[in-house]
Amino acid sequence: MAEPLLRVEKLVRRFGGIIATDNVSLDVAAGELHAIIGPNGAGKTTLISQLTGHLAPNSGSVSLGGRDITHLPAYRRCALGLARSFQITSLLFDFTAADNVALAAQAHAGTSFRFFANARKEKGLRDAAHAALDRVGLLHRADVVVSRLSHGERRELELAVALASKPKLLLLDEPMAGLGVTESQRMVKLLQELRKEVSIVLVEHDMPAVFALADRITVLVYGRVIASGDPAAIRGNDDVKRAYLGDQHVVTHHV
Ligand SMILES: Nc1ncnc2c1ncn2[C@@H]1O[C@H](COP(=O)(O)OP(=O)(O)OP(=O)(O)O)[C@@H](O)[C@H]1O
Repeated sequence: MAEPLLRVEKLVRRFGGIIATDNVSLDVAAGELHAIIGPNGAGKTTLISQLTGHLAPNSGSVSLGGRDITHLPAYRRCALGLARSFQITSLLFDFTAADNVALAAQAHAGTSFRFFANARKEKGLRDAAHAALDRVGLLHRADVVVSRLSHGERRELELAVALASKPKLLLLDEPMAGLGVTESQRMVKLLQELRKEVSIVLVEHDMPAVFALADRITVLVYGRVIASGDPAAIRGNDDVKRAYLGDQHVVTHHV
């Protein structure tokens, strides 16, 4: 079998008496969209933070493309092709959409020690920013300052910022959070396009979106993997129904 793009083995992370990640193992194949679901406090964000390198595990390992990255800092993982969609709070509100992406492209190109004013002028960075904005459908808003963008547009901009580092694997932590019905449908369509080019780990509470998008779903409860499989298997899994999905209306109205 081909080497998975991401392999997580027996990962453990404790906070005092709480085991937020309890012996978690999972694989993400190249080209896969792998969703991680679970109730509040199940340990999804803690897991993502250990994948990005923002949080160290107590034990276990993470490898990317066969390389052990467990002890690499976040910036080295980013250089190897791992990107997390930044939260809206990390966007620079007084800068334009294009400036925000150019800054991320500049950081990835390793020129972050130069003045940002150069990123605006440098054709290579501007072109890279425009290409990333185009991929998320925001090119027409390139010159609008972030404070004037809608919430949905800011979410799309976060994706463009993440794409600026040309990732192999994109980690998305609740991209639908706070979006209205129309905006989340747009986000699902956008992710359906992006997944053709980049592997994705998606943490999301919007079950219709998850079931419309995922190739595989891993279910966490109290830090533990209780099930992992394709959407049909997860929908039919009694443990998952009991622990999480319950009688949530799991339909696929996103098409
Ligand atoms: N920095 C921290 N210090 C102490 N406890 C923490 C810390 N971060 C997370 N926890 C605890 O670890 C557990 C998992 O939290 P985590 O935020 O990873 O869950 P989650 O599945 O992402 O939840 P949600 O769906 O609400 O975002 C929770 O019990 C939480 O209170």
